[in-house]
Amino acid sequence: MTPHGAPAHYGVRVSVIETQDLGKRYPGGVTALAGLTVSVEPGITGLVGANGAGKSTLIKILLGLLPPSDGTARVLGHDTRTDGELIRARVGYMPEHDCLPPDVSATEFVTHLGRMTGLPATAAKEQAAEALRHVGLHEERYRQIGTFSTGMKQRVKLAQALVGDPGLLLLDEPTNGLDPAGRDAMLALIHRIGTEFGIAVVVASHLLSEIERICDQLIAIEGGRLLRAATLSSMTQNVPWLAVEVEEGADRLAAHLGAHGLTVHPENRALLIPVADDGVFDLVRDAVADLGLPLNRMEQRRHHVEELFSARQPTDLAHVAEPQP
Ligand SMILES: Nc1ncnc2c1ncn2[C@@H]1O[C@H](COP(=O)(O)OP(=O)(O)OP(=O)(O)O)[C@@H](O)[C@H]1O
Repeated sequence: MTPHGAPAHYGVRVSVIETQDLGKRYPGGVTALAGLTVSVEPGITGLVGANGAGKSTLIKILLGLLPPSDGTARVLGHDTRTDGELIRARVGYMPEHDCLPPDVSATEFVTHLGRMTGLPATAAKEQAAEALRHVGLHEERYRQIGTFSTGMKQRVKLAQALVGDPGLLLLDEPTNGLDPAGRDAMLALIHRIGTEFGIAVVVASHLLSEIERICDQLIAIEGGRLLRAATLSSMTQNVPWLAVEVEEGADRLAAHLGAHGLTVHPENRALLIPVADDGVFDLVRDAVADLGLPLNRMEQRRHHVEELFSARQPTDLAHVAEPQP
């Protein structure tokens, strides 16, 4: 095993989560997941989708709490159908809904859950204290949870997920119910856990704009199906095409560039041109000058992650993302 629990085979670290054609139908006919094949690498992964997309169902299957109707899922190398108990001992889970007893202290609660993951009494107590310190509840650790704010309760849920030295954290809507400052603090905390502690983290959220800030990888699901999966770096780098907008004469410019061998795609008021090499910039600039056109803007195109993940993305961008031969 690797230090953080992901199994290693001949020195090659495998994905922390792998699903193959995963499906889940609930009694009554609701299809929550269908044909879902994804692979989650170590790091921080955002699992995004609207309410009802199937995120919580996926998490319950990954924890071995719910059997899939079709397909397979492996977590830290273990089959969720047969090794649920093993997986739950190695994975920290922060549930979406409030599930905290109001009349026990944070220390008692987190220690108790540490015992339930199999830790001896002293280790559970020590790890609970440590986890509560990490989430910023050291001072308040002996207070009854019922007296806590929503933000503090979310942090208790995160702390209990941290005990037992997990190799993976599954966090279901961790910013639920928090105000903007509380959301920022929770996201910063998750980012610190994922980067400084080196624990693989999966954060389920319906707010893409929020979790994209802390993730290395994003997996978007819609109606239980995979919409898109990609690393953040591959999405935020400049795509290789140029957007040019002229006040007037766009048709003449397109014809001129076409005559010089460039492929031009109109998009709203702009022309999009694949950038095969540096010469394209000069060619476009010279064409605008030669035709005497008023130039509004000329820029290499960047896309916001949210735009790339929108449902219409694959068809809308496909025709311009690939430079033409
Ligand atoms: N126990 C159940 N029985 C029947 N249908 C269910 C059950 N649990 C979830 N569903 C349905 O399965 C679909 C996926 O639900 P799920 O809770 O996994 O989505 P989600 O993305 O986590 O959404 P949310 O963030 O609102 O919880 C929804 O249509 C939901 O109504």
